Amino acid sequence: MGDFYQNGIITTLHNLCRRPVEELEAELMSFRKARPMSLVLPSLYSELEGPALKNIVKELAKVPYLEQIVIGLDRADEQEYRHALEYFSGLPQHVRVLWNDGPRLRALDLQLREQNLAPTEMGKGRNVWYCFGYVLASGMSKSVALHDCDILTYSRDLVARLIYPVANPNFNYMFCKGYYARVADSKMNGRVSRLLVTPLIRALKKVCGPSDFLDYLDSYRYPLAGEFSFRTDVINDLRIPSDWGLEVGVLSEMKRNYATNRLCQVDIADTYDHKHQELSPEDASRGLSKMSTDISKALFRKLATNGEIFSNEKFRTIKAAYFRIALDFVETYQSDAVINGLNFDRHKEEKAVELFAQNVMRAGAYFLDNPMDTPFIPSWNRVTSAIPDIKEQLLDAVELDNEEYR
Ligand SMILES: O=C(O)[C@H](O)COP(=O)(O)O
Repeated sequence: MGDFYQNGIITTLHNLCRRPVEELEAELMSFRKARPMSLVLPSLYSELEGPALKNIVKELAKVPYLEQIVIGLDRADEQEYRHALEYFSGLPQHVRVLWNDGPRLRALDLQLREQNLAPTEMGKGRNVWYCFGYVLASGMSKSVALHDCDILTYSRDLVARLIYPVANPNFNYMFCKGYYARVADSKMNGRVSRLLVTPLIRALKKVCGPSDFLDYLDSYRYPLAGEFSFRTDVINDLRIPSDWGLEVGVLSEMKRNYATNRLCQVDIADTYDHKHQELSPEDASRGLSKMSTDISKALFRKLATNGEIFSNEKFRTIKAAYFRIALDFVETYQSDAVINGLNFDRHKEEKAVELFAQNVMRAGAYFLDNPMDTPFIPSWNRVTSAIPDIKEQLLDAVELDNEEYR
């Protein structure tokens, strides 16, 4: 059941009494008129072949209150896009699949690229950005939820709890982040969140001094959760990074754009498991190694915009502080694992910390060497100002794709 602790910065909505999903859904049905709801699912074609998405679709087929489901499909050829349309066709909601690699959306991407407005990296950030553009263009919803397609422990409670805080017309929240305990197969997962993000935030507070931004970030129970929801207006002014800095980037944008009493987090699942990426100690361009580097860079960039001045020496100090704090956390997690009867591989945990420490330095060096590198995708406000009919073009392209290949 957990506790009802509030951190005093953003609101935490706990799961205090395991309300039946039907009750939540009945309420959500009554919110539909005031705040129609959409769900965005960034997906890789390969996920259509795995067990997680099959179950997600089965669960979503029972969800009565969603107006629209927008699926961003990456890495699919024509045959695979056709299959995707078929795959999602059983859903009762208004469903649109964005074929990001298809000729129409590629042509649109080229048009944006000519004006330096296109996402520069392939990946989830880009996929999500196009889906958000589509949600704006379709004008069908006032609140939106987003979650990954690799959740193995999915039930429809997750989406109900996730969207509720931004769908209830009596609530004033603009943004809501999901949280949960990533425990599966008798062990604690969430390696980057536990072993990099939290200790690095604490190290930055120690080295760079008090910071509202770092306190704010630290107040999220699972800052890397891929599940969040927001009011549709939020999209217009959102600048998101196209790399693994996406989650941290979205949290930073929310702090910049809204007062913290408009932001919240919600407990969305008792347990959570998903597809695990490899640590990839040998290849920094992959897996959790890349993720940890991108996230560290995103944090440094953000602190720099707040006036922090970085140098090689400072990064060395940050790394040292991070390393010590992270090792203390390993000890803490071990105790938590033991009292809960979970397995805990201390050697593996410390190996991850050693790799992340290296990547903190790597990210620091990169930051100093590349002052002009900003992996941000422009906000839809800016894109619309450069190409006023871009949203109509996106809407038409998606509509035609969905008709032609069905
Ligand atoms: O949230 C995280 O820390 C990363 O996505 C890695 O998660 P995992 O350890 O559960 O694979």
